Amino acid sequence: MQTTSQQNYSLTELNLEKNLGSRGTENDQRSIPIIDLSRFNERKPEITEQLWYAAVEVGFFQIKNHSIALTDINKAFQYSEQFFSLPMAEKEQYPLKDGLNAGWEFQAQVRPSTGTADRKESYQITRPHMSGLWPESHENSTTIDGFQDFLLTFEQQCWQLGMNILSCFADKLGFPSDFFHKAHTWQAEDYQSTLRLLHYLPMEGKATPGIWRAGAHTDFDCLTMVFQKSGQGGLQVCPGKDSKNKLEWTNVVPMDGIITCNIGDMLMRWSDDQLKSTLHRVRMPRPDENQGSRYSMAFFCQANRNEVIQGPRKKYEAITAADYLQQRIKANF
Ligand SMILES: O=C(O)CCC(=O)C(=O)O
Ligand SMILES: [Fe+2]
Repeated sequence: MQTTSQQNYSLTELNLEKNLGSRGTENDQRSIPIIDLSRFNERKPEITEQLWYAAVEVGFFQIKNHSIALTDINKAFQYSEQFFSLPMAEKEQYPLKDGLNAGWEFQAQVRPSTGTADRKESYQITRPHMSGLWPESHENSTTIDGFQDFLLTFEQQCWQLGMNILSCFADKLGFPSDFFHKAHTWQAEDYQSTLRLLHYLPMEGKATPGIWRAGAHTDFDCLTMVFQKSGQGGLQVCPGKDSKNKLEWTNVVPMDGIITCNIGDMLMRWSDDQLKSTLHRVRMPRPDENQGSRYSMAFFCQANRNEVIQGPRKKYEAITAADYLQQRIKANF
């Protein structure tokens, strides 16, 4: 596997990440806005203003009273724990497919910012590429009852919520309201939005410098929604505006039912940089914190492969979503 110094990244977003390492200080005075999405259709103009302000001025935001029930989030976490507790030999039957965000990986993601593998395993669901990857699908393997059906329903709930948020950004960018919805069409064969279940490994002894649960990065996609569990923190964000001058990381304390959202590089490009993708990372627990496993889930709204990404002001050359993502995945695995 290549490390940072051997690679020559062609996209400017990657050059930003490449030199980050683990630099910066912590700033817990900064608050991350929590936006209330209740009565979404009725309150859409007000919600749109709040989302735009949070995305442009702060770079990260959280949402509450969204459409996904806490019981569903908890059930998805239960399935995730069941999957990751399968024996290694079984999980190896579901390997990450080359160049696609589908399947299981174990400590395979090397971030350009650190050059070391994240201390985690993940299982990614990208619907069109799941053949052979569901735990039910092999003879002699452990069946996890209801895993596939439930997680596919959960995936669709996440997608719907993501599309609602993106429709607010479309309005502000001067695109038709359903612009991003069409670009992420759920039924299409070239769909590539991803639900990712994450398991960060328990601590073994003291933290090693340079090793992260997830090294600093921005996401590749348009919009990411992260689910954390109470008592299993570690996510830190460095809002886009700040990162230009100084790196100041703020802990995102997990709260049940609250989803943390960030803009990814794809939407930054699609908005001609009006919306900033935000640096984030997952740190190792401190000695006084829970030393056990950390589970989280992320839904990545990634435009369908054949969509052409170009902002209203044409600041960057047009690129298909497939080509764009390919360059980013190559740099990370
Ligand atoms: O686990 C988390 O809290 C964040 C995960 C993340 O940033 C990612 O998978 O891109
Ligand atoms: Fe991320």
